Amino acid sequence: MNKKVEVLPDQSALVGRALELILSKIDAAIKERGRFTIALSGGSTPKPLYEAIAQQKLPWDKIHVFWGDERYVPPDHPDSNELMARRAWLDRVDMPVANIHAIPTLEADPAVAAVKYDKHLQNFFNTASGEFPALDVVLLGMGDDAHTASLFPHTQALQVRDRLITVGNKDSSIRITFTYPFINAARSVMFVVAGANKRPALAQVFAPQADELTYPSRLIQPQGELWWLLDAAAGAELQT
Ligand SMILES: O=C(O)[C@H](O)[C@@H](O)[C@H](O)[C@H](O)COP(=O)(O)O
Repeated sequence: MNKKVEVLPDQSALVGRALELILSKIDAAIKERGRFTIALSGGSTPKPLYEAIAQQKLPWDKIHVFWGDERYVPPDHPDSNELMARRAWLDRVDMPVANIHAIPTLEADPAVAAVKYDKHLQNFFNTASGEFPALDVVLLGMGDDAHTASLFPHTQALQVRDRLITVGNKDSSIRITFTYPFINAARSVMFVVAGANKRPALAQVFAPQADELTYPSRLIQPQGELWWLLDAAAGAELQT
Protein backbone atom coordinates (compact mmCIF):
# COMPACT_ATOMS: atom_id res chain seq x y z
CA MET A 1 0.00 0.00 0.00
CA ASN A 2 1.20 3.44 -1.01
CA LYS A 3 -0.28 5.86 1.58
CA LYS A 4 -0.15 9.63 1.07
CA VAL A 5 -1.54 12.19 3.51
CA GLU A 6 -2.04 15.81 2.44
CA VAL A 7 -3.42 18.56 4.67
CA LEU A 8 -4.80 21.53 2.73
CA PRO A 9 -5.35 24.99 4.31
CA ASP A 10 -9.13 25.04 3.86
CA GLN A 11 -12.06 23.29 2.21
CA SER A 12 -11.68 25.16 -1.08
CA ALA A 13 -8.02 24.10 -1.37
CA LEU A 14 -9.09 20.56 -0.41
CA VAL A 15 -11.59 20.47 -3.28
CA GLY A 16 -8.99 21.93 -5.65
CA ARG A 17 -6.44 19.26 -4.76
CA ALA A 18 -8.97 16.44 -4.98
CA LEU A 19 -10.06 17.72 -8.40
CA GLU A 20 -6.44 17.89 -9.58
CA LEU A 21 -5.81 14.31 -8.46
CA ILE A 22 -9.00 12.96 -10.03
CA LEU A 23 -8.31 14.70 -13.34
CA SER A 24 -4.85 13.13 -13.42
CA LYS A 25 -6.38 9.69 -12.73
CA ILE A 26 -8.96 10.21 -15.49
CA ASP A 27 -6.24 11.11 -17.99
CA ALA A 28 -4.01 8.16 -17.04
CA ALA A 29 -6.85 5.60 -17.00
CA ILE A 30 -8.19 6.61 -20.41
CA LYS A 31 -4.69 6.58 -21.89
CA GLU A 32 -3.95 3.12 -20.44
CA ARG A 33 -7.34 1.38 -20.60
CA GLY A 34 -9.62 3.55 -22.71
CA ARG A 35 -11.97 4.31 -19.82
CA PHE A 36 -12.09 5.63 -16.24
CA THR A 37 -14.18 4.11 -13.46
CA ILE A 38 -14.98 5.86 -10.18
CA ALA A 39 -17.17 5.10 -7.16
CA LEU A 40 -18.65 8.20 -5.54
CA SER A 41 -19.14 8.89 -1.86
CA GLY A 42 -22.18 10.61 -0.42
CA GLY A 43 -22.69 12.99 2.43
CA SER A 44 -21.95 16.72 2.21
CA THR A 45 -18.16 16.99 1.75
CA PRO A 46 -17.93 15.84 -1.88
CA LYS A 47 -20.71 18.13 -3.26
CA PRO A 48 -18.38 21.05 -4.17
CA LEU A 49 -15.95 18.55 -5.69
CA TYR A 50 -18.69 17.15 -7.94
CA GLU A 51 -19.67 20.69 -8.91
CA ALA A 52 -16.03 21.40 -9.84
CA ILE A 53 -15.75 18.20 -11.92
CA ALA A 54 -18.88 19.21 -13.81
CA GLN A 55 -17.11 22.40 -14.96
CA GLN A 56 -14.37 20.39 -16.71
CA LYS A 57 -14.24 19.54 -20.43
CA LEU A 58 -13.86 15.74 -20.28
CA PRO A 59 -14.57 12.73 -22.54
CA TRP A 60 -17.75 11.90 -20.61
CA ASP A 61 -18.43 8.86 -22.81
CA LYS A 62 -15.25 7.23 -21.40
CA ILE A 63 -16.11 7.89 -17.77
CA HIS A 64 -18.20 5.43 -15.70
CA VAL A 65 -19.69 6.43 -12.36
CA PHE A 66 -20.71 4.05 -9.59
CA TRP A 67 -21.59 4.67 -5.96
CA GLY A 68 -19.61 3.28 -3.04
CA ASP A 69 -22.73 3.39 -0.91
CA GLU A 70 -26.33 4.54 -0.91
CA ARG A 71 -29.08 5.20 1.52
CA TYR A 72 -31.93 2.77 0.91
CA VAL A 73 -34.34 5.44 -0.29
CA PRO A 74 -35.86 6.21 -3.72
CA PRO A 75 -33.52 8.10 -6.10
CA ASP A 76 -35.65 11.26 -5.75
CA HIS A 77 -35.44 11.24 -1.94
CA PRO A 78 -33.53 14.21 -0.40
CA ASP A 79 -31.18 11.75 1.40
CA SER A 80 -30.20 9.98 -1.84
CA ASN A 81 -26.47 10.07 -2.67
CA GLU A 82 -27.43 9.52 -6.31
CA LEU A 83 -29.68 12.60 -6.29
CA MET A 84 -26.92 14.77 -4.79
CA ALA A 85 -24.38 13.65 -7.41
CA ARG A 86 -26.84 14.09 -10.28
CA ARG A 87 -27.74 17.63 -9.19
CA ALA A 88 -24.13 18.65 -8.49
CA TRP A 89 -22.52 16.96 -11.52
CA LEU A 90 -24.15 14.31 -13.67
CA ASP A 91 -27.17 16.32 -14.81
CA ARG A 92 -24.84 19.14 -15.85
CA VAL A 93 -22.68 17.15 -18.32
CA ASP A 94 -23.29 15.07 -21.41
CA MET A 95 -22.54 11.67 -19.85
CA PRO A 96 -24.27 8.70 -21.52
CA VAL A 97 -27.06 7.27 -19.36
CA ALA A 98 -25.40 3.84 -19.59
CA ASN A 99 -22.29 5.25 -17.89
CA ILE A 100 -24.17 6.11 -14.71
CA HIS A 101 -24.38 2.94 -12.63
CA ALA A 102 -26.72 3.81 -9.79
CA ILE A 103 -27.37 1.47 -6.89
CA PRO A 104 -30.93 0.03 -7.14
CA THR A 105 -32.98 1.10 -4.12
CA LEU A 106 -36.55 0.24 -5.17
CA GLU A 107 -36.48 -3.49 -4.41
CA ALA A 108 -38.70 -4.46 -1.47
CA ASP A 109 -35.76 -6.44 -0.04
CA PRO A 110 -32.46 -4.51 0.19
CA ALA A 111 -30.58 -7.82 0.07
CA VAL A 112 -31.99 -8.37 -3.43
CA ALA A 113 -30.76 -4.90 -4.43
CA ALA A 114 -27.29 -5.68 -3.07
CA VAL A 115 -27.10 -8.90 -5.12
CA LYS A 116 -28.33 -7.05 -8.23
CA TYR A 117 -25.65 -4.36 -7.93
CA ASP A 118 -23.00 -7.00 -7.19
CA LYS A 119 -23.97 -8.85 -10.37
CA HIS A 120 -24.07 -5.60 -12.36
CA LEU A 121 -20.50 -4.82 -11.29
CA GLN A 122 -19.29 -8.34 -12.07
CA ASN A 123 -20.84 -8.13 -15.53
CA PHE A 124 -19.40 -4.68 -16.18
CA PHE A 125 -15.89 -5.74 -15.15
CA ASN A 126 -16.33 -9.26 -16.54
CA THR A 127 -15.15 -10.85 -13.29
CA ALA A 128 -16.12 -14.16 -11.71
CA SER A 129 -17.83 -14.52 -8.35
CA GLY A 130 -15.31 -14.08 -5.55
CA GLU A 131 -13.01 -11.93 -7.71
CA PHE A 132 -12.69 -8.24 -6.73
CA PRO A 133 -12.43 -5.92 -9.78
CA ALA A 134 -10.30 -2.80 -9.49
CA LEU A 135 -11.98 0.56 -9.98
CA ASP A 136 -9.61 3.35 -10.92
CA VAL A 137 -10.78 5.52 -8.02
CA VAL A 138 -12.95 4.85 -4.97
CA LEU A 139 -13.83 8.18 -3.42
CA LEU A 140 -14.58 8.01 0.31
CA GLY A 141 -15.70 10.29 3.09
CA MET A 142 -15.38 9.55 6.79
CA GLY A 143 -17.93 10.13 9.48
CA ASP A 144 -17.07 11.48 12.95
CA ASP A 145 -17.51 7.88 14.14
CA ALA A 146 -14.78 6.76 11.68
CA HIS A 147 -17.25 4.99 9.41
CA THR A 148 -16.66 5.10 5.67
CA ALA A 149 -19.01 4.28 2.82
CA SER A 150 -21.79 2.61 4.82
CA LEU A 151 -19.42 0.51 6.91
CA PHE A 152 -20.52 1.63 10.36
CA PRO A 153 -18.90 0.62 13.66
CA HIS A 154 -19.78 -2.85 14.96
CA THR A 155 -22.21 -3.64 12.13
CA GLN A 156 -22.61 -6.88 10.20
CA ALA A 157 -21.35 -5.24 6.99
CA LEU A 158 -17.83 -5.20 8.45
CA GLN A 159 -17.83 -9.01 8.52
CA VAL A 160 -18.64 -9.44 4.80
CA ARG A 161 -15.50 -10.35 2.85
CA ASP A 162 -16.70 -12.71 0.10
CA ARG A 163 -18.63 -10.34 -2.17
CA LEU A 164 -18.52 -6.83 -3.64
CA ILE A 165 -21.72 -5.37 -2.25
CA THR A 166 -23.66 -5.89 0.96
CA VAL A 167 -26.46 -4.40 3.02
CA GLY A 168 -25.27 -1.97 5.68
CA ASN A 169 -27.03 -0.04 8.38
CA LYS A 170 -26.68 3.13 10.36
CA ASP A 171 -28.83 2.23 13.37
CA SER A 172 -32.23 1.47 11.78
CA SER A 173 -31.47 3.22 8.50
CA ILE A 174 -30.70 0.65 5.79
CA ARG A 175 -27.83 1.22 3.36
CA ILE A 176 -26.21 -0.56 0.41
CA THR A 177 -22.42 -0.46 0.50
CA PHE A 178 -19.21 -1.65 -1.07
CA THR A 179 -17.56 -4.19 1.20
CA TYR A 180 -14.13 -3.26 2.50
CA PRO A 181 -12.30 -5.93 0.44
CA PHE A 182 -13.90 -4.49 -2.71
CA ILE A 183 -12.84 -0.95 -1.73
CA ASN A 184 -9.32 -2.29 -1.07
CA ALA A 185 -9.12 -3.74 -4.59
CA ALA A 186 -9.18 -0.23 -6.11
CA ARG A 187 -6.19 1.23 -7.93
CA SER A 188 -6.62 4.40 -5.86
CA VAL A 189 -8.70 4.99 -2.74
CA MET A 190 -9.17 8.69 -2.02
CA PHE A 191 -10.52 9.90 1.34
CA VAL A 192 -11.67 13.53 1.27
CA VAL A 193 -12.32 14.66 4.85
CA ALA A 194 -13.07 18.11 6.23
CA GLY A 195 -14.04 19.66 9.55
CA ALA A 196 -12.78 19.76 13.12
CA ASN A 197 -15.48 17.30 14.16
CA LYS A 198 -13.55 14.57 12.32
CA ARG A 199 -10.33 15.06 14.36
CA PRO A 200 -11.03 12.52 17.15
CA ALA A 201 -11.96 9.83 14.63
CA LEU A 202 -8.89 10.61 12.49
CA ALA A 203 -6.66 10.31 15.57
CA GLN A 204 -7.97 6.77 16.10
CA VAL A 205 -7.75 5.83 12.42
CA PHE A 206 -4.13 7.01 12.28
CA ALA A 207 -3.15 5.62 15.69
CA PRO A 208 -0.61 2.74 15.66
CA GLN A 209 -3.18 0.51 17.35
CA ALA A 210 -6.99 0.77 17.55
CA ASP A 211 -9.96 -1.55 17.05
CA GLU A 212 -10.96 -1.81 13.38
CA LEU A 213 -14.57 -2.69 14.22
CA THR A 214 -14.84 0.47 16.32
CA TYR A 215 -13.04 2.60 13.72
CA PRO A 216 -13.96 0.99 10.36
CA SER A 217 -11.91 3.41 8.20
CA ARG A 218 -8.87 1.48 9.55
CA LEU A 219 -10.03 -1.45 7.39
CA ILE A 220 -9.25 0.54 4.24
CA GLN A 221 -5.76 -0.71 3.34
CA PRO A 222 -5.79 -0.93 -0.48
CA GLN A 223 -3.20 -2.84 -2.52
CA GLY A 224 -2.97 0.32 -4.62
CA GLU A 225 -2.74 3.97 -3.59
CA LEU A 226 -4.35 5.32 -0.43
CA TRP A 227 -4.82 9.09 -0.40
CA TRP A 228 -5.97 11.03 2.66
CA LEU A 229 -6.88 14.57 1.61
CA LEU A 230 -7.77 16.62 4.69
CA ASP A 231 -8.48 20.25 5.38
CA ALA A 232 -6.50 21.84 8.25
CA ALA A 233 -9.56 21.81 10.51
CA ALA A 234 -9.63 18.02 10.28
CA GLY A 235 -5.99 17.14 9.81
CA ALA A 236 -3.79 19.80 11.44
CA GLU A 237 -2.73 17.44 14.26
CA LEU A 238 -1.72 14.77 11.76
CA GLN A 239 0.67 16.97 9.87
CA THR A 240 4.08 15.32 10.02
O1 LIG B 1 -23.77 7.99 2.49
C1 LIG B 1 -22.99 8.65 3.17
O2 LIG B 1 -23.33 9.42 4.10
C2 LIG B 1 -21.53 8.64 2.85
O3 LIG B 1 -21.13 7.87 1.88
C3 LIG B 1 -20.76 8.58 4.12
O4 LIG B 1 -19.83 7.56 4.24
C4 LIG B 1 -20.09 9.93 4.22
O5 LIG B 1 -18.97 9.95 3.35
C5 LIG B 1 -19.64 10.23 5.62
O6 LIG B 1 -20.76 10.08 6.47
C6 LIG B 1 -19.11 11.67 5.71
O7 LIG B 1 -20.18 12.52 5.44
P1 LIG B 1 -19.94 14.12 5.39
O8 LIG B 1 -19.11 14.37 4.17
O9 LIG B 1 -21.34 14.68 5.23
O10 LIG B 1 -19.26 14.50 6.66
